[in-house]
Amino acid sequence: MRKKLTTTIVLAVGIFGIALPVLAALYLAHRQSMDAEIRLANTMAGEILRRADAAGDQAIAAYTELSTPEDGDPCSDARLKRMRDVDLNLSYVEVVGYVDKDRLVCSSLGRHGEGIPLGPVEFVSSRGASVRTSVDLGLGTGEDGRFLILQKGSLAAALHPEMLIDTFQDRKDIAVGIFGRTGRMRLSSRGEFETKWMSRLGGATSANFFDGRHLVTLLRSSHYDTVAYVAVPADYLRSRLYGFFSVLVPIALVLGALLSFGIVRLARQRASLPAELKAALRRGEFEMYYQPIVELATRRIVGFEALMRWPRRDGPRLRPDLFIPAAEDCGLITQFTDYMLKRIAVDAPRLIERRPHCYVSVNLGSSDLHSEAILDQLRKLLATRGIRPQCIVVEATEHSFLDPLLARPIVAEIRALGIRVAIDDFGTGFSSLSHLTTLQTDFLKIDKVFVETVGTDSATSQVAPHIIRIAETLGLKVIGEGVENEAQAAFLRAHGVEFAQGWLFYQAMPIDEILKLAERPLDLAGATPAPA
Ligand SMILES: Nc1nc2c(ncn2[C@@H]2O[C@H](COP(=O)(O)O[C@H]3[C@@H](O)[C@H](n4cnc5c(=O)[nH]c(N)nc54)O[C@@H]3COP(=O)(O)O)[C@@H](O)[C@H]2O)c(=O)[nH]1
Repeated sequence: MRKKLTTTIVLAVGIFGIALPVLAALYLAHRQSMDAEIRLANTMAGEILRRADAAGDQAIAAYTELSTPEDGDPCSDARLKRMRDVDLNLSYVEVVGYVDKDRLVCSSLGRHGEGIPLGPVEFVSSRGASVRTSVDLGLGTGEDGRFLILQKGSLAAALHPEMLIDTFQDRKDIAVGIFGRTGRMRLSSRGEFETKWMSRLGGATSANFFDGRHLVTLLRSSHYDTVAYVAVPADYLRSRLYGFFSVLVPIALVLGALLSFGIVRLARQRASLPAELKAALRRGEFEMYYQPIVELATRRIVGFEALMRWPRRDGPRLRPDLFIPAAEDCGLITQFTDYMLKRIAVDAPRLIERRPHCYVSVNLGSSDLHSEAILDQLRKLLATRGIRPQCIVVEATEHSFLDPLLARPIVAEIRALGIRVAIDDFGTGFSSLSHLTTLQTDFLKIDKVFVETVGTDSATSQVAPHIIRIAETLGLKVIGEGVENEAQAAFLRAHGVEFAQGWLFYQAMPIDEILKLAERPLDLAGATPAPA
């Protein structure tokens, strides 16, 4: 059943591990291709608008230049010459001329006899220009010889409509154009156009939307009542999307596979950890290290904390704060404690022989302190030659929840044996004020997270002094953990903390090294630098 569940979880992780990155890649590819096409469409619309605005400016310049006739005849030689000069100077204006009764009577091209019929005005722009969008002047130029005529008073400027849009020739399948908002008429266009696009802008200056077949961009002129549009066919989007897909999806597949492999491996490792721990216990792979605890005032060693290490045969080292909780979770902690106490029974007499006034502190987890079995184990330890009760301190550590009511009689019995008890990692995990009041203990260890911030601006920098005051009130001796520098040591000392432990003084060492250290004369012990 468990195997089936594990297989299902592994499968689900594998599928999700691959599906998620692929879905993310699809989304990213879609976003990227959309963004790229919108950028292209905006660039094109901007260029069309720039040309249309320039054409409008030139028409206005032509009206201004020609608004005062030299003499009474609007088609005199002097005036025709002036029309030609104006025409020559304006790149977008093809012809300028004089209009009478909807006929172009004369222009920069000369006199036109009866006049060229321009047809009716289609609409009047917001700036008062009468607009005709497609007039055949019979000149054989322009698109099909047709011109866009902007007339103000009796003056007309004729523009080649395609000059406004003959850009991006390599993208002919992208529909482009410009329309007047007032008349809702196209002034110039290339490719497909749908009238409904005109209403999509509303009051905005630009809009981008997908109409099912095109990605459409609309851009309004800030000078004239005109709007440029660009409609990119959906095929463009699709091919760009495939381009992004072909790059992103393989990357996502590789990442997904690596991720799934990592997760599955981790899950397998975790699943096999209990078995590994059991096997390592059987093989006696775990080693005990000892970290000295010093009196802050003299830096003399007063005790040694026993800390377990696992130099794994196969695989990387695992820290005790990972394998001890795992042992607690899978019900192996009693065996670990038993293993640790057996090692202490061997190591402690050798240490105490060299330092008779020192103690060895041992870590006990919540489940140890919930069961009377620990009392027999400790009695056995005390029966060892060379170990007196005052040589042992029990540190109540809480990787899992410690029930004060269950632990209270056990802790009381431990103390009745003459063994002192410390509350470890106070202020973190499950340890709380109620433990201090419910459990009768001797020491309180301030966790390193609070020691490392003392004297800094950190929010937790004020916690250590409070903990020290609580301990004082309850008559407990305080041990500062994780002291790494002189400033932290000085701070703790100034606040009345008697004992400390940390890399400033010593790191945890294997038994042979700690024995050598313990052999040194007492007054030199504190001066020994911490081993690397
Ligand atoms: N039930 C048992 N719990 C055990 C046993 N052995 C260890 N443990 C618990 O694991 C926790 C992690 O221990 P460890 O990785 O050994 O870390 C200890 C020190 O190495 C570390 N330390 C000491 N000085 C410093 C320092 O200056 N800076 C710094 N960053 N770390 C430092 O602190 C740990 C000692 O912590 P504590 O026990 O809280 O005094 C550890 O918390 C043990 O509870 C075991 O056999 N049984």
